[in-house]
Amino acid sequence: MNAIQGTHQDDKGNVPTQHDHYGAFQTEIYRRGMYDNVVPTVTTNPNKLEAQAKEAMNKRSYNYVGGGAGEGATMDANRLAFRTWKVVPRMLRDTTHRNLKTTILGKEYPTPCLVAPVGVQSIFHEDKETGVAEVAAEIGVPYILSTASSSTIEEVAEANGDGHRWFQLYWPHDKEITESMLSRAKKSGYEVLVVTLDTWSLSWRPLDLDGAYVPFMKGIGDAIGFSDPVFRRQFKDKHGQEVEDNIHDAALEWQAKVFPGAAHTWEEVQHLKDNWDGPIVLKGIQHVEDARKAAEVGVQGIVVSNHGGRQCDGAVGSLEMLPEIVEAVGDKIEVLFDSGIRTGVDIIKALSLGAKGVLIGRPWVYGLGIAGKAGAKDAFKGLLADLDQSMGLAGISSIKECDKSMLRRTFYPGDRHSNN
Ligand SMILES: Cc1cc2nc3c(=O)[nH]c(=O)nc-3n(C[C@H](O)[C@H](O)[C@H](O)COP(=O)(O)O)c2cc1C
Ligand SMILES: O=C(O)C(=O)c1ccccc1
Repeated sequence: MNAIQGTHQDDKGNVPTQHDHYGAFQTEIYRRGMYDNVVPTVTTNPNKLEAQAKEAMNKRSYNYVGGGAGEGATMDANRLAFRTWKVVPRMLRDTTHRNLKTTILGKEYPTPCLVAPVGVQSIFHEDKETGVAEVAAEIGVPYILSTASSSTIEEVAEANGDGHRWFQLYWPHDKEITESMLSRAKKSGYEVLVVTLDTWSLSWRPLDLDGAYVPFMKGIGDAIGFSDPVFRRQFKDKHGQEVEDNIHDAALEWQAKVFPGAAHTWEEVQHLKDNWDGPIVLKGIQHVEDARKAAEVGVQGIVVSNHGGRQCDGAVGSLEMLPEIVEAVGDKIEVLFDSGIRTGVDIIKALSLGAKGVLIGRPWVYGLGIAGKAGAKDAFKGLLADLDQSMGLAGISSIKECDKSMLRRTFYPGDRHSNN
């Protein structure tokens, strides 16, 4: 037995690293230290990851990922909401082998975690979306591709291979373009359509504004548009030029398609249902009535999310809204969650409050900025190892056991970020 994590190992200290044993990453780190004198490239400390990324990345790219809307009130609220829930650990239970397997929308996945859709990954590292989609498949987590990507739908599908992939739609008002993206995604093996509702227009983001920088205005993160046959045809009809001959106008026009500055309405969801053969998940739900409406219009799931505090500043912490949304619609549609997850215990908390799965955002983006796809992989593996270990120490051996009886709500004056 291995004292570090209560798992079996051979006489050289090797432990299995397959998808049913995420905690092995912890032993791997100590072994590399012991035998090779190597310490992790990406810090394992959730409170230091952001600072390490800030140091490693160029200023504009860091500001883009690290920043949020307005004064950052919602980014803070996301973290504080996690701090108010605490785990009450159970003892003398056999938790030696933990099973992280989870069923989401009828499919079994090795863990409850997914790679959140994150745009313009080439500004963080040249490994970009294709690199992250490749390592997501290696770790066994579904990759959600953003519409605002620096790799195409088809390139990411190829890099992701046998992995699971979902497609996140920034929803144009142009139906022909919408249909074109959906049909490309379907053809390339994307299983679930995630429709982001909270970003039809970009929020007031002081860090980006003060640097006067948004990547996609320069044509970065427009790969899906620039490779879209319908967009290319429309552009040529209008300008008599190919997209490549006039990147400036092409970027502005694609941006106007996907961030139209005018929201859609509930009635329009029907168009997506008519053109997508598979589950649809609405991302960005915070109000219980919107969750009910989502169930009513017949989509299969929602992501309770405030976009990581990047859109409506002053909005409530995302975890705060999760319990009542689960109570209202949890038996009708699949409720997923994101915004503010930084540790394994955060994942346990979200699952215990009723989420079926969680999307992981900034942590692996920081890893990507620090050390490319290997860094993204290590940041994600670290989170999964922490989840695996924390489950065992809390006294549960499977994801199914996460429920509200594991948690106690407490408010201490010291409920704030630690400097660990
Ligand atoms: C740099 C960055 C880019 C993002 N791009 C997208 C996007 O293209 N589409 C989308 O639906 N969400 C996007 N998001 C939001 C994430 O999917 C997710 O909701 C958020 O990161 C969760 O918050 P957290 O990172 O604080 O955990 C982005 C987030 C970040 C940090
Ligand atoms: O920055 C974001 O949060 C986001 O969703 C986005 C917006 C535009 C382009 C790429 C990502």
